Amino acid sequence: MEHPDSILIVDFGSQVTQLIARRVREAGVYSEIAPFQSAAAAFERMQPKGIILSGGPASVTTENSPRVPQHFFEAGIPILGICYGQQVMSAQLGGNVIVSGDGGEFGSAFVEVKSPCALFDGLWAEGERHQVWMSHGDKVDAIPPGFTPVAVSTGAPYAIVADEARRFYGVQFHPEVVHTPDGGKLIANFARHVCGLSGDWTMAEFRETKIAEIRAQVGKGRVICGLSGGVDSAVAAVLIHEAIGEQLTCVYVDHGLMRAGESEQVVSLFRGAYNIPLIHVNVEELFLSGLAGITDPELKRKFIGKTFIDVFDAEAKKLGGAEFLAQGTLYPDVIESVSFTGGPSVTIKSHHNVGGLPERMNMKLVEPLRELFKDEVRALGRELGLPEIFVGRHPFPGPGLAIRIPGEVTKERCDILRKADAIYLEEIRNAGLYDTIWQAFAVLLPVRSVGVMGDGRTYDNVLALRAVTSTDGMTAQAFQFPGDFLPRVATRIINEVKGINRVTYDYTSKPPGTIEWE
Ligand SMILES: Nc1ncnc2c1ncn2[C@@H]1O[C@H](COP(=O)(O)OP(=O)(O)OP(=O)(O)O)[C@@H](O)[C@H]1O
Ligand SMILES: O=c1[nH]c(=O)c2[nH+]cn([C@@H]3O[C@H](COP(=O)(O)O)[C@@H](O)[C@H]3O)c2[nH]1
Ligand SMILES: NC(=O)CC[C@H](N)C(=O)O
Ligand SMILES: [Mg+2]
Repeated sequence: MEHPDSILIVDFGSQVTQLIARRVREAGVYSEIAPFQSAAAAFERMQPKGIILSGGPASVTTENSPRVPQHFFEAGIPILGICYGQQVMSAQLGGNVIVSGDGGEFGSAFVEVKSPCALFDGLWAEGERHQVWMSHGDKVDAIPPGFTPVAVSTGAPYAIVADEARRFYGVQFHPEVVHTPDGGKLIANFARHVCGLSGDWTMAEFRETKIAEIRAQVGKGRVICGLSGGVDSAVAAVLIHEAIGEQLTCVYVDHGLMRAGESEQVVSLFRGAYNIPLIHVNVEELFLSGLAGITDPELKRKFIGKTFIDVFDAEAKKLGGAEFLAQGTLYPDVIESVSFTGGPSVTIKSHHNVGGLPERMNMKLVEPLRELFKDEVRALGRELGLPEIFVGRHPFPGPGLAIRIPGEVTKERCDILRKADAIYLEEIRNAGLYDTIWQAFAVLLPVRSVGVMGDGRTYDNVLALRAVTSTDGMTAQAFQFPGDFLPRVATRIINEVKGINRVTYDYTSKPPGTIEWE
């Protein structure tokens, strides 16, 4: 069943298109993203009550740059164009776009409200200045007939434009990012006030929609689900089980790159909580021998991604074949690996479950969480009644300790890191800090340093500790520990873990760093 009250988001390849969808979901409105190439078909199917045009890397001024299907402008429904979306709408409706002579605006800016507008009704008033976030090199220099400028910024005379009669709005800035403090409210105002939608869409409905989709995709087929003990795969498994029951078998892969005691804990926790068949495979030797000699982070990720699939294939065969592989893939895994829509976004790192997958796969993927962000998955997990011990767990990457050992991965180095990591996490739990930190872990550096212990010289490994706060893993800040915490942990690790004689703390935020070191 198509959703009666929906918004169609047309994707022009922005890195943050999914954030638009997220803001619309937060407003309690159902939305779908369609790449501009297939937007017309999505429109036909969805019969949306409003349209949002995303930003994108292209320039409207170049020949063959992406366009909106022209009939969208004759459908009589509200349209909000964001950045590229505003530019392309202006160009198609008789305005003009130029490359900014001054190179554009990037980062924080202020808009000044000139006249009232339904887009910010009840939110912003005339004469006020509001912070927004800009990222553009082009700008609209003539607005189409019917439009008026309702807010300006220093670099963009048409920071917000509106054609109230047709309910078309264009913003040069990005309301979907957190750096536009009122952005979420603007998008909610568009979805509810301008489009007239009720805002009663919930995670409970998301659950129902996904269950129907899973049933339609899988039919009577057999599914195996990679279960890691992390929240994403636990939520995916429980959701899929609700959809197809006994057609599902979970597979936990112990690749020898897990944390201390993790395998036993995950398997017993899951078996204790759910009556879903779970196979525990031990393939440490396969992974460690294959990783021998590999030092490049991308090569490690590709090897791990492919070997995971080999293991899933082998397990599927033992079960008499499976047509589908389910994974708890989330949106950040996707956007960092490749563009969601096949558009021109940049690869940051190949997450093992997306960019690290082999080119040819025997099984088709079932990934019901592919559009969500971590905190939304947690909300869905709570909706599904998952125990808090799964829902609240820090994320742990599929490639595990392999990407926390820059340089070559060996069993000996894994063992050293496992011990240090366990002490760090134990201290974090004892200090009552686990739930305020988004993710914490140790990294074993390929660096040795000189120390003095018991009057003797040591020449041993350096360990870096990392802890970050975040909401969705897309951006992160280093966690500020209380004064005596880090010295205490450093002392314990150096005293208790043979092979480490120096401990450092990583203060890098994301961006410019990433959370993991590789
Ligand atoms: N050891 C493993 N065994 C089986 N499947 C795995 C394993 N590690 C990762 N996966 C698969 O890869 C997917 C992506 O891993 P990822 O770490 O992003 O998610 P997660 O482990 O489910 O949750 P979290 O991000 O909280 O750790 C998982 O959802 C799961 O399907
Ligand atoms: O399952 C995964 N497979 C991967 O290949 C992978 N790489 C990074 N991560 C996790 O993703 C989040 C963002 O990490 P980065 O800032 O390092 O990209 C953090 O939570 C990382 O731990 C991965 N998870
Ligand atoms: N963020 C965007 O949508 C950018 C639009 C266009 N590429 C510009 O630079 O102006
Ligand atoms: Mg994980």
